[in-house]
Amino acid sequence: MLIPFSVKNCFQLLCNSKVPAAGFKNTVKSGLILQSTSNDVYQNLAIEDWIHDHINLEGKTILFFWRNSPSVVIGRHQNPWQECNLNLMREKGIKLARRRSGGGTVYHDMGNINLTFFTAKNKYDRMQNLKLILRALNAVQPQLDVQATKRFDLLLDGRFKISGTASKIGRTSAYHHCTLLCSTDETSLSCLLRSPYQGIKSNATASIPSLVKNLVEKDPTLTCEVLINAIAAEYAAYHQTDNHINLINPTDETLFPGINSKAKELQTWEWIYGKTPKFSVNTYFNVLYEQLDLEIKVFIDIKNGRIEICNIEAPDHWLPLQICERLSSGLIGSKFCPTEATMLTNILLRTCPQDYELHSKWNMLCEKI
Ligand SMILES: Nc1ncnc2c1ncn2[C@@H]1O[C@H](COP(=O)(O)OP(=O)(O)OP(=O)(O)O)[C@@H](O)[C@H]1O
Repeated sequence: MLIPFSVKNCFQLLCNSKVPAAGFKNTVKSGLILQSTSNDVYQNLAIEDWIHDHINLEGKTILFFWRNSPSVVIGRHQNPWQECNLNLMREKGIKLARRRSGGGTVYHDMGNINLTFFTAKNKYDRMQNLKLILRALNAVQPQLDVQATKRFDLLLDGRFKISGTASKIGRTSAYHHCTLLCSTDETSLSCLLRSPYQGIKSNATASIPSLVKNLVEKDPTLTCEVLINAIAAEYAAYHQTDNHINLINPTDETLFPGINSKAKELQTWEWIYGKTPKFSVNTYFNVLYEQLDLEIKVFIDIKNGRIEICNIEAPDHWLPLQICERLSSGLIGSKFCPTEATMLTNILLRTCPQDYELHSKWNMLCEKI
């Protein structure tokens, strides 16, 4: 259901107030500036979905600022096993999210600002949004050398990426969201966006890694707050609107009916892993057994995140063919997910409960696939 966008309605709807603040009503012409009070990536992505699905943006625009606790955000058509280090993320408690827009994988933390420009579909203009950010950066620090590229990235000093872009275009409305690196943990960014997996073959969108730099490295006064205020001021000037940043709580069902179920859906295994385009893993590894170097080959096809075909090839005296086949067929239909290794081990425990040597071989296999 599209809710008509009006100042009063929007203020009530988005800003948790029955009475528009004095002045707000008269000054807002087309734009509204929002900022999330949450640092939860799923809740913030749910706000994007909610606004996109419910607000009629004909002749109106919204700018939404949000920041997340450490998270890796993959594009709609990407493969998480190929894009990031899932084990390291699990170890460090870093969330993985799949957004609804296309494009590559980015790292978010509290030093990264996310901006979402919502417009009617016919007003969707990514370069205009990036130019607005450039004007804001220029206003706070005229010495910065930042350019927008044809891929809609922002580059600092001609080679360091400080912003990446992605977008979603719907039937009547659209949004363009972009990141802005202010003081992100660059070590985490580069370690987490490196997959340890080898032998993955897929048609999923592959990210384009770049050299990155934080704006704070150029000027220590460029904090997230300073940048958000500068962009809000530039947005307000461009849209001749109030530069007030309205804080919104993305768990508030009275403002956003149905929002919590949207956030829940974004956290499901089916969405994050299950939406991965079909892929295959062809891998091999060597084991030293009775002073012989043995080669073990594993072929797996994965569809909707689940194992569809599995083939383990190992020398018969290390893992007899019969067992290889039993283990392979036990895997069919299982989620291809490292945390599922325990589940796979359970299959083995059920199949051959007494064979401890086999268990250790199996654990080794689980670690490799
Ligand atoms: N928060 C971030 N802001 C800017 N760049 C980032 C960020 N996190 C990671 N990067 C860099 O951007 C690369 C991914 O860029 P890529 O172009 O594939 O995706 P994108 O910028 O999200 O979207 P698009 O593909 O639509 O441009 C990462 O490998 C990394 O080098």
